[in-house]
Amino acid sequence: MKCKVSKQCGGCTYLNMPEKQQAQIKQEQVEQLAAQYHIKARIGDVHMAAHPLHYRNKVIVGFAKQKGTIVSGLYAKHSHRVVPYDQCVLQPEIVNEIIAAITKMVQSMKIELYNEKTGTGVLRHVMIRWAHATGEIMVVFVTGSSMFPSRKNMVRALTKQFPQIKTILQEVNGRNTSVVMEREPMVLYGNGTITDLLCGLKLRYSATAFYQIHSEQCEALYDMARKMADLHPRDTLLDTYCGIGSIGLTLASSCGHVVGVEQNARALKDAAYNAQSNGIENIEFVPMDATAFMKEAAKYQQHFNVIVLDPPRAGTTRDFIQAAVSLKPRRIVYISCNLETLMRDLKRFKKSGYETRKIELYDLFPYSEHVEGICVLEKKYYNQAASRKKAEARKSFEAKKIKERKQRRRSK
Ligand SMILES: C[S@@+](CC[C@H](N)C(=O)[O-])C[C@H]1O[C@@H](n2cnc3c(N)ncnc32)[C@H](O)[C@@H]1O
Repeated sequence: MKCKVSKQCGGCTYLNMPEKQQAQIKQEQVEQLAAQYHIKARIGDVHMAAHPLHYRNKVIVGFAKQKGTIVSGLYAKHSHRVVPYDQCVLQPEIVNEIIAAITKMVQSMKIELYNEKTGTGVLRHVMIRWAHATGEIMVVFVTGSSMFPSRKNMVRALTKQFPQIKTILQEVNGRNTSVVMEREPMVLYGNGTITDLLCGLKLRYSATAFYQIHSEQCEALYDMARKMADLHPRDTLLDTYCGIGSIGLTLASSCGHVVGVEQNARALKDAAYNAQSNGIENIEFVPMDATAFMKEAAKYQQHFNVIVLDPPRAGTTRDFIQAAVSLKPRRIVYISCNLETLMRDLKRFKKSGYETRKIELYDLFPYSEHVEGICVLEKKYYNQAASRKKAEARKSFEAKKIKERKQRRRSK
């Protein structure tokens, strides 16, 4: 595959490598990490993507003036140098088209670019999110101050040219930081959210809410989460670092009750909306730091049969692990996009009595060096056969009860 700037931009380190070889390298790296942290679990083959190109559903570009012309592109690795490009094979075609159109409009509307050194100017970045199944698109302009001349013209021109754009927002970020979005942006057009279809659910999300980057692969990952959680109808599931609630909402039909915990209030608002719009009633959400919640839960010995955690790249905390273990869940399912912190945490879980049984890898980031891991942990020496027998006995007992109730109703 050809890309003139792949070496400078660093977004697709493995661009010229066959997919099987990419998978092999990723798997070997995870195996090495596991050995380094003394994690002896079985590591499955990397689940490769059926569609490894044009998958990135979120893209952030910067702008620069080069030889008098406005250009846009990703930043070179570890720098704020914009590497301009026309087409990126990892981005959906429509996203490439919108970025090109915005870049032209910035030039023709004479929108000043933000200068990081002086803190003057207007436009810093543009973020585009694309809902894979519905085609809905969100555009966020990140500006140095609330002043955004030509804002109305930009919104009008963009929505006229691209009816797929359902919402446009402006985030004001005048701080000296590499974090693109810290606060909740203001809505310029639409309702500030877009909606996708995932695992048979309609999921709405806002600009700052997390959403997995490769939607098709995300469905496969959640399917594995369901298998690994192995929920029983009366179980209570704790979904920590839950974002817009996607994992808990997907698994809610397999258990009795779900509690989701998340610190981004805006994402939780989406989670509550998603529960309601999908008619899911056995789920509640708690706006809290995950560790603080776990400590409270441990203090009051709240009971959760299965705990899911899907923390950001930094992984979770020692306190989270200690509290989670003290609740004695039957299973813990850990999802992570950073295998280094995952292994570190698995080692800590192991020391606290929970062993990793199995690790599965999903290529959510084809042509990059990243891979997503999902694993299941159980109490050391936990007798799986005995537990399965117990679960089967309980299921048949429940089925017998339902049958008896039906018979009683019929005979009345
Ligand atoms: C990798 S995302 C996973 C989101 C969700 N599970 C999903 O699959 O879409 C991590 C989430 O953890 C949230 N988060 C980060 N730090 C947190 C903390 N200390 N307590 C609770 N949530 C946190 C982020 O806002 C983000 O939504």
